Amino acid sequence: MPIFYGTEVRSRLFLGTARYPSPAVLAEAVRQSGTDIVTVSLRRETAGGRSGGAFFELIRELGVRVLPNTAGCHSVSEAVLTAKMAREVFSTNWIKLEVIGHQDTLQPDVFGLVEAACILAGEGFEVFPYTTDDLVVAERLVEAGCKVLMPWCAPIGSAMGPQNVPALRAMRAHFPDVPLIVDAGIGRPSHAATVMELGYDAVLLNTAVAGAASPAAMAAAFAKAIEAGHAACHAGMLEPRDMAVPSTPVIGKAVFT
Ligand SMILES: CC(=O)[C@@H](O)[C@H](O)COP(=O)(O)O
Repeated sequence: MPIFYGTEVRSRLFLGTARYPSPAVLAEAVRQSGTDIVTVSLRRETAGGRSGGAFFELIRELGVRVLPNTAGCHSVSEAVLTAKMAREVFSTNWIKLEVIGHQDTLQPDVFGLVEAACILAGEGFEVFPYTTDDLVVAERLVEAGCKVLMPWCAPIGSAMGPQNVPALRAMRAHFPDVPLIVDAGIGRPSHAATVMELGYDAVLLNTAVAGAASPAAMAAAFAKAIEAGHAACHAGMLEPRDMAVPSTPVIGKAVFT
């Protein structure tokens, strides 16, 4: 199973906790997903409007590890301050670092991201940076101390699925030893299977489950797709080809009398 900052996890699915219709629905989705890591924002409104202590208590009851995030932060100082508060609240050095740079696309501000990652890594945080699929930015994040990378595959909440498969493939090839988690833009289990088939270590998603008609059933479907994609990646997939190849070879000709 994958190891992130020295911690081995049982599931390759990381689940977001925002936008669920109720705390009960969130709890059932977490259970059905089999995840052992949920990401939690200190700043966003949470399931069914439940907030503060009650929400955090629910998360604790689920027995999953919390990956706090800096969702909604638009500057380095805001992200760093939020990370420090999250460390106090959740007693963890883990932080999913988001520094949003564009209001419409929620595209990461990659310059601010590298700066904030540098500051936080220097203060002992174990940073999971939400980034684009840009290799140069990824290099800078690794130089800043990030031992995990979280490229998007499409804008947050868009459900568009992988928009640039060659870029995701290049990132996997360029960082063979860095755990890679696709974060954001996954809409369907087949999208998650696709990125796992590329050799990614895990997937983080929120909207596709929280916004489904049945979040618990969708969480279970994602869990299966992610495992299937991972298994396929290591089972030796065929390369597509232009010409037909008979799947039933024949020897000679049948004799009809
Ligand atoms: C939950 C989280 O931390 C975000 O990065 C984001 O919400 C995930 O993206 P999707 O909602 O598109 O799955």
